[in-house]
Amino acid sequence: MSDRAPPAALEIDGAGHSFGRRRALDGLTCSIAPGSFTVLLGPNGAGKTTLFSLVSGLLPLREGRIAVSGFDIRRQRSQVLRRLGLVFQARSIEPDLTVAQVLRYGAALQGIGRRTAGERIATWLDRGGLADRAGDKVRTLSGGQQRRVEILRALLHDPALLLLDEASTGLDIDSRAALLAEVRGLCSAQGTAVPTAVLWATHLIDEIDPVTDHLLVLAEGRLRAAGTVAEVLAAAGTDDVATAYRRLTAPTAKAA
Ligand SMILES: Nc1ncnc2c1ncn2[C@@H]1O[C@H](COP(=O)(O)OP(=O)(O)OP(=O)(O)O)[C@@H](O)[C@H]1O
Repeated sequence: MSDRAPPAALEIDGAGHSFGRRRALDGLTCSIAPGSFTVLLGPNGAGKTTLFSLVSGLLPLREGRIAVSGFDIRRQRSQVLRRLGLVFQARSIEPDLTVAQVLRYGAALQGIGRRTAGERIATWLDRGGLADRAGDKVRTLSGGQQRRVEILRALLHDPALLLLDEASTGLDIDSRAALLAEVRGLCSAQGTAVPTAVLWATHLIDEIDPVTDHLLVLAEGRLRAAGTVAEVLAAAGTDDVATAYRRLTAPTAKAA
């Protein structure tokens, strides 16, 4: 039994969702390995946020199956939530709290005891380069630093899967690159039994690391390609990421 492969961090089988007559996600099947960094790439309206809302339970899953670390999101909701870290597009931290307060409340909501929380917060603040800002109010931080606080909060309970929806929105080009490098580094530095897999939703192709990342290319609610960057380029018949993105996300006749 012990040599059995660990379950996927995220397993999606035929997931779909409609808002009234609008089909937002259609027959999505894919899987994300533990500890991997996967870029969910797709233009506006592709269905990225809808997918995150289904995985996190903000929208009810009525079509298909989704499992996080082997736990079914419909039947094993609490096990799933314990293994999920979430950072949504809109800022979600109270500007008048201090960084330490934000993290302490986050830990409490995850049911982490005070002592363990204190240790983890100190470790993560250090890793996130924010140890000297612990006592500062969130409103005094830059946009990029506020985003890092949200990400650290989402990592406090060592989730198996961290979902980040357009986390770099509003950041300048250098801050975006720094944030991405940090998220990649923070997760690989964990040393936990189950390494955190990251699903990073974006419409920006320059956020892809062509060597290490996996890609899910989504358009009009459908998965258009999946795999390593090399595999996706091969599927698109080009060696240029921008060309591949344009080809793979081109509107179908129906939508054009
Ligand atoms: N609450 C809603 N009610 C109706 N339609 C919705 C709702 N939320 C999303 N949609 C539609 O579902 C489709 C997918 O939207 P979604 O927000 O998932 O895309 P996205 O890839 O996250 O886009 P963006 O990059 O612009 O955030 C779009 O056509 C959108 O208009």
